[in-house]
Amino acid sequence: MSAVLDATNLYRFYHAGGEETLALQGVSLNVDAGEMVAVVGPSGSGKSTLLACLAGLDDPDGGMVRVVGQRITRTGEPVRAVLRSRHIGVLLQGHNLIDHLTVRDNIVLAQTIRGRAKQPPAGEILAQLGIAELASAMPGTLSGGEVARAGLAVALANGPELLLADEPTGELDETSERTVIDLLTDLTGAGTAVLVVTHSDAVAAAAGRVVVLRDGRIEP
Ligand SMILES: Nc1ncnc2c1ncn2[C@@H]1O[C@H](COP(=O)(O)OP(=O)(O)OP(=O)(O)O)[C@@H](O)[C@H]1O
Repeated sequence: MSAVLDATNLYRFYHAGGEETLALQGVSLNVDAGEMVAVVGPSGSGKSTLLACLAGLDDPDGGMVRVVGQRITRTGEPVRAVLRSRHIGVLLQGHNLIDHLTVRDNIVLAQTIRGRAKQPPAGEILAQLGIAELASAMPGTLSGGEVARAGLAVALANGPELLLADEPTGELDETSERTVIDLLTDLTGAGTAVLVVTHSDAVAAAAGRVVVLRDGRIEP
């Protein structure tokens, strides 16, 4: 079985103010269907840069990323956008909800933009995340834990094979964090490949594999 996410020898350099930062220096990693991988490491070690390259939101200077067997690097934005919309759910830091739409309409909008033929009904996604009763709620009225789950619902709107999440429990209390961890575990149980960037020991403990990034390299 081929990996859902297959990244090989990624390099990313930033040039700013006459200085060069080597944000990624030869990073390779795979995530299989039904596997949860946690990426941990100190601030500035390259975690967000890595996630952006894996999601096709950024193009690395070297190396290759394949998602469901298709190359997402060096393809041009239209191809990357199609791969993202059909196969990847992305949950970035902060939350990915539009404030003036209800939770349900946020999901429906994400589905409309992504245009994948077979998408789970919004109500089904909300029920799966245990927030069916929040369908008509406005994001501004939700608690931190509810926002995290609603954000996850939007990331999962297209029924992706791969979920990439940056600090999904960043600002949550212990109870809400546990809820999100259980959701991620359920997703992997259903066959989704999950890669999560985290500073949380609890999230890392729930992952099948933990990858430590330091100065843009994976620690052996
Ligand atoms: N747009 C950019 N321009 C210049 N340097 C950047 C840019 N983005 C990131 N960097 C640098 O690249 C390195 C890796 O940054 P990155 O944000 O990927 O780290 P991180 O591990 O996600 O950090 P944190 O845990 O604080 O979010 C850092 O040295 C950072 O300063």
